[in-house]
Amino acid sequence: MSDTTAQQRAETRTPVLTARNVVRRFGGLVAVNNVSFDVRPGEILGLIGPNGAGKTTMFDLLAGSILPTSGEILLNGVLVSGEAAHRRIGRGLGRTFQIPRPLPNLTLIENVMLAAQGQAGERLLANFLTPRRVAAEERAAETRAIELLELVTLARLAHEPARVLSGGQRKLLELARVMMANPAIILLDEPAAGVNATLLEVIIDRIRDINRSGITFLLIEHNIDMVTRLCHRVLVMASGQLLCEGSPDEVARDPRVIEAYLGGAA
Ligand SMILES: Nc1ncnc2c1ncn2[C@@H]1O[C@H](COP(=O)(O)OP(=O)(O)OP(=O)(O)O)[C@@H](O)[C@H]1O
Repeated sequence: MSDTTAQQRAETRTPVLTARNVVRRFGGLVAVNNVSFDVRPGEILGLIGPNGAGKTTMFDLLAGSILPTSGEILLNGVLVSGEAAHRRIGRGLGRTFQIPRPLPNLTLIENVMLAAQGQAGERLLANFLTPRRVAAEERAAETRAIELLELVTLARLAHEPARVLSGGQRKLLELARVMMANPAIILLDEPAAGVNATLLEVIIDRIRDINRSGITFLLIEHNIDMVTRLCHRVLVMASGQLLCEGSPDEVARDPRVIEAYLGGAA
């Protein structure tokens, strides 16, 4: 199938994530001001904009860390605006943070296994009632955690405590952790920030591989080179509003975007 056909098909399917007229106020400040967009199935969508544009607030709203003042958020066509973050994880929404904080004294594999969804072992009673099922599920979770550590090139450190990892390796671990819950969409908050050039290439390759396996991404990033290389489409926010959207080339040429960045830098 050609890229254009795939894109046309994605445009007609139910969006993975939708923001509809979303507003979020903090006292007198309107951090997100009437923002609407769709994230199409299978795409890598970038969210860029100068500092203070409202990008992180938008992520917090999509993930359910904060609730909108008004407007709607839909996950796979289901209204979730009033739902808590853990419920949205259960519906297939994964999120990474700008500064990942793994549990430093647990091993990498333990950190990844902790992110498994709906494991019977988490329910104390199940340990007594169905111990064999619990043991089988834990073995399956461990196998999956090892596969994911392999995917993010950290398998050789699987039994080391997470505190030994560099900032860039923590971002890779975070990607493995979020994958453990079988997400349909992953919100990535500045995956390139503070990462050295070599590891950045690994992160870009892994995101591409994971996307090709069918997982949709929404990505906040200040590294425009990464956005241009990875994203199929880009949204630009400025002063809480959606300024424009288009291909990476289109938004880079848009005078409104140049103006917003120059204004922000002034
Ligand atoms: N909890 C809060 N209370 C009050 N104001 C807030 C809060 N969170 C964010 N803001 C304000 O909302 C606006 C948008 O901030 P936000 O962090 O969403 O921007 P951003 O685009 O992610 O910026 P950056 O690229 O610097 O991370 C800013 O003016 C910020 O100071």
